Amino acid sequence: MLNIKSARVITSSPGRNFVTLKIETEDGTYGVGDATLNGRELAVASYLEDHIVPCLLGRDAHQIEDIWQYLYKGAYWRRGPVTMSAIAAVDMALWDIKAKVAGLPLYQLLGGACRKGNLVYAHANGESIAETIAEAKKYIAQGYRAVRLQCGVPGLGSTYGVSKDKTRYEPADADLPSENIWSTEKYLRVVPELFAAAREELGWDIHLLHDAHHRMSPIEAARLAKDLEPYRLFWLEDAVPAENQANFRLIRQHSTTPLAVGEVFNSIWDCKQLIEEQLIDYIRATVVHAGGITHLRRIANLAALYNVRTGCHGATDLSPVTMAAALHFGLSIPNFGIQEYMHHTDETNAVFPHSYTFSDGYLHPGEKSGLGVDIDEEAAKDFPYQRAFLPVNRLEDGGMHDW
Ligand SMILES: O=C(O)C(=O)C[C@H](O)[C@H](O)CO
Ligand SMILES: [Mg+2]
Repeated sequence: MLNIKSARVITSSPGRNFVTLKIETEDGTYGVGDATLNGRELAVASYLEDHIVPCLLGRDAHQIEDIWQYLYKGAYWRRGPVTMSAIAAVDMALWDIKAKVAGLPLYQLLGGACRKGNLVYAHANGESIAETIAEAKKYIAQGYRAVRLQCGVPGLGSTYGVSKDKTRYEPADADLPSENIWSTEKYLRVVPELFAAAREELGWDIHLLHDAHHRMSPIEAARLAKDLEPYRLFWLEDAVPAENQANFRLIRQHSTTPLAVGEVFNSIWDCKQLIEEQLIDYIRATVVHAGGITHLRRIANLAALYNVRTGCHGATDLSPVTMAAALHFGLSIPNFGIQEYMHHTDETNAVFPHSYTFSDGYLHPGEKSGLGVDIDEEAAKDFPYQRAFLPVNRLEDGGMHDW
């Protein structure tokens, strides 16, 4: 029995907003968990502080599964990004504690390493096709084996995935949502040109990926997936909004381009049909938004039965705590596919010192016991929370569209 003595929520903004849970046990061991939900951070902070922390005190930190079930079933109101991110933070922190007590890096507790490291993909983007390809070349020169390509759409002022300042891409860019204008017709013209040029210039030894960010209808997505077939993408991500899982059937009927979806999913129920009907190739659900390691393992086990591999979300709005957890998880499962890797800012890295390292296209979680990531609470105090929203999208006629 290892009693939970305290649990605290730390909200900070070192380069961007993060919500972190720190759980301490009676013997002084502590664990950290990420609870960041981009643009809705304070809702999760309140869920934790007001509704979860009081129920944790005095419980046995070793009973990870039981605490997960208690928080999930016990709330009566199940699922949803706020609930599942809060439960995820508890779950991560408890796995961190268990592995620290065992004196092992977490991946050893999860079954040990299945591979030498986690294959990652980087983000290359530019206003033009030429600029995007030039960015991709920089990543390839650094050893990356997989690169996501996003380029500006001629005629649109801004495009998802394309950074304005050419350094970092942070979509939550204002204290009220920015309004972007979107045209699927314009987008559909440029993407096949981007990948045709990329294969010409980058060759075939590099994995190429693309994120459509849930903006197409099923038939538009089917057309794009078909148009992209000659360029052999690693995946086409978030082709359509996925609340209706059957949407993916139409794309599948028309194309062999591999499909990935799931960064906005928060439970196994969001992807059950997609997996069981083999409508996707990669599931992007991640530790923080899908109920922690305990629940993501359930999703990955189901996926393994149907040849679906993982491709965890790893944008910078997921803190280094989530990245560390995802790397331990990915190293230990048989059906790992790829891990998204966007670099955090120096401020973020200073507040969250971590042991994971990049080498030769792979990330490895390191050998420190636990998750191998910490929060420097003193440093975090210099970066108070700043309200920030994700943008919204309108069509050219003013109608609301998916962002
Ligand atoms: O990284 C990706 O694939 C994304 O789509 C990033 C998301 O827009 C971002 O995480 C939203 O908070
Ligand atoms: Mg995405």
